[in-house]
Parts: sequence; structure tokens; C-alpha cells
Amino acid sequence: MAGGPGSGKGTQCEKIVEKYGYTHLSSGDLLRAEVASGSERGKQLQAIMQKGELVPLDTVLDMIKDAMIAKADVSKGYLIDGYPREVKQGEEFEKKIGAPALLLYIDAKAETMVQRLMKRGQTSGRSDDNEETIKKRLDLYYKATEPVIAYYETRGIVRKINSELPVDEVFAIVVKAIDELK
Ligand SMILES: Nc1nc2c(ncn2[C@@H]2O[C@H](COP(=O)(O)OP(=O)(O)OP(=O)(O)O)[C@@H](O)[C@H]2O)c(=O)[nH]1
Ligand SMILES: Nc1ccn([C@@H]2O[C@H](COP(=O)(O)OP(=O)(O)O)[C@@H](O)[C@H]2O)c(=O)n1
Ligand SMILES: [Mg+2]
Repeated sequence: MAGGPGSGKGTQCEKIVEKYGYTHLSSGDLLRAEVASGSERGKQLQAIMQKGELVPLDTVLDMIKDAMIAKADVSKGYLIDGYPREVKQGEEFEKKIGAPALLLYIDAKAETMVQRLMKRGQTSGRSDDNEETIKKRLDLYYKATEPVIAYYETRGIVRKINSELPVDEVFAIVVKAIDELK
């Protein structure tokens, strides 16, 4: 699943897991868990995330791969949230793990994303939910992540979902896209 910061990826992923039982792996959450552990590596990651930049590709990919392996026996399928963030991340994923079956592209206007993140920032405790970092995350999203969508579009696996609608209406479109796969 791809989409800008605050577009609603986490919200939709939670609903997908509830309905389909897939294993949800959020690259952002995995990174935040490492930060919370207080490790030396976590401290380095925190500094990068605070600036709204991307952490080194291998770090994220190794974390995703380890988390996938840990669930391999029981998983009904994987739902990967917030990855790939740049074309190179997608290419490396395919080399080390495999090709995705579907890319859900959660799409909202920049203005909507900023509003949602500022609101979430009042309670999230996320150090990157502040005006300055949000702006950097958005800039990087348009520069690095949007090309990822074009890359997968050439393979016909992208489903673009308008997330300006209420959560349940967005989810109804998501369900259609997933069920078409089956
Ligand atoms: N109105 C409306 N609000 C939404 C929708 N989806 C998410 N939100 C709100 O927008 C905020 C951001 O949603 P998240 O699901 O955390 O977004 P995300 O894409 O995971 O964001 P990052 O973790 O920053 O990548 C939350 O506070 C949600 O309550 C939606 O479909 N409609
Ligand atoms: N694949 C990824 C995912 C997250 N990240 C980092 O983790 C931060 C939070 O990611 P996230 O997916 O939770 O949130 P958004 O930036 O999408 O709002 C990003 O701003 C990046 O600094 C990364 O570098 N590479
Ligand atoms: Mg999220």
C-alpha cells in the first residue's frame, strides 16, 4: 500500500486486517519500534525520521524481511504499508523478497493530508507530526514516492483509491480492489 503521509494508509490497513486476516507490516511502525527500543541504531533512525528523510534502504528492507519470515508459518498474505518509498526500494524488494500482487494507492489532496496530520499531531505523540516535518515528508513524497506508482502502473497492478471520502466509503473501494484479485 502506498500513499502520501496522512492519506489514511494505517486506517485502511487496520480494516483490511480485520476483514481478511492478512499480516500487516508498516515500515514506519517497524522503524518507530526500533526507535522506542532505545538502541543505538534507533537513535540514528529517530534523527532521520525527525527530518522527514528516508532511512537507508537496507535498514527498512531487512526489518520487513525479518518480520515476514517471523510470520511465514501462519500468514494468509502480507499487507505492506508505506513501502516502497522510492523506485529503488521497490526494485530491491523484488530482488530479495518477490513481486507484489497489488498496489493500493491511497490518494488524498496535499491540503487534506496536512490537515489530517496536524490534527493527528495533537494526540499521536509522533515527533514527525509537526508543521515543518510534515512539509518535508510531503515534498519527499511527491519527489520520490509518486514515481513508484508510475513504475507499478506499467504492470497493471495499481488500484487508485480516493481517500477524500469517509473511512467506510474508502474501505468499500478497497474491498472491491482486493476481491477482484481473488
Ligand atoms: N475523513 C477521513 N479521515 C481519515 C481517513 N483516513 C484517515 N483519516 C484520518 O487521517 C489521519 C491520518 O490517518 P493514518 O491512517 O494515520 O494515515 P497514514 O497514511 O498511515 O499516515 P502516516 O503514518 O503518516 O503515513 C488519522 O487521524 C485519521 O483519523 C478518511 O478516509 N477520511
Ligand atoms: N519505507 C520507509 C518507511 C518509513 N520511513 C521513515 O519513517 C517515517 C514515518 O513513516 P510512516 O510511513 O509512518 O509515515 P509517513 O511519512 O507516510 O507519514 C518517514 O517519514 C521516513 O523517515 C522510511 O524511511 N522508509
Ligand atoms: Mg501510518
